[in-house]
Amino acid sequence: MQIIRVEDYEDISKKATEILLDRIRTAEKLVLGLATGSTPVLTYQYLVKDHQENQTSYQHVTSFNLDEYIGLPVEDPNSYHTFMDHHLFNHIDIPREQIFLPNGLADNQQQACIDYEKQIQNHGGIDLQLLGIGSNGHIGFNEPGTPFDSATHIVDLAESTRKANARFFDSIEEVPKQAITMGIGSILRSKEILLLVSGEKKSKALARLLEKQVDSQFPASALHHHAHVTIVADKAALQYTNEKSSVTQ
Ligand SMILES: O=P(O)(O)OC[C@H]1O[C@](O)(CO)[C@@H](O)[C@@H]1O
Repeated sequence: MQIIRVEDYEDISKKATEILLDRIRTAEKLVLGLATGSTPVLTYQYLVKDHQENQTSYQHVTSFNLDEYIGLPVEDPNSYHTFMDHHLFNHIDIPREQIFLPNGLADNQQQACIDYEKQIQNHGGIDLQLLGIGSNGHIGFNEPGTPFDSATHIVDLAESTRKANARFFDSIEEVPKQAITMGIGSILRSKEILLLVSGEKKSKALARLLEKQVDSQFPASALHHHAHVTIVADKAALQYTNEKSSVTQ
């Protein structure tokens, strides 16, 4: 696990953009795993800016998002479909048919999970997975207790997650109670993982992750089973961490 320590959120986003652009520009074909939440928003803005200024192309990129709420129409302002269109897809040249998000509106949700997993595999798996982390250690919507070998599945959202995400909705009652998410096993099958961690509110989760105790009650600790994980974190997020030796400045 490589840890890149930077000053603040802006620097996290610049570093993440640099890593993503390196892969996007050098690969002939690339499968990206993408995340929602607040953390990657500025990274997406920088990717859009780069596309406008340097015409970096996404014609050869396929993307799979980590998760989607169950029951929200695709066009709902809080659906992750809308989030991704708004922050990234509407502003770059990725072909629409190469964009995949879990289907939170399927009649047969179990089948939708199986289909999503198959689609990822049919595209040769994810080359680079972008991740954020929840305060309780969730990755994607994989809440504490999720088996590390889980594939795409339906999840009952933890109250703490619903509360944290209520900031995007008018009230907590409007936050869906379920979501469809890539599993921890799906995430671990990615060839490379890039985890972005910013701010004081993630500092305890990051400190716990860096204790290196693998525990299914702390989903992000599964990342210790992966050989190629890069964490980009700012000073505020790293405040409880004494791992100066493994930190790249
Ligand atoms: O970046 P944020 O908004 O702190 O969210 C962290 C994580 O929480 C989720 O948004 C789910 O609640 C993940 O998709 C994300 O990686």
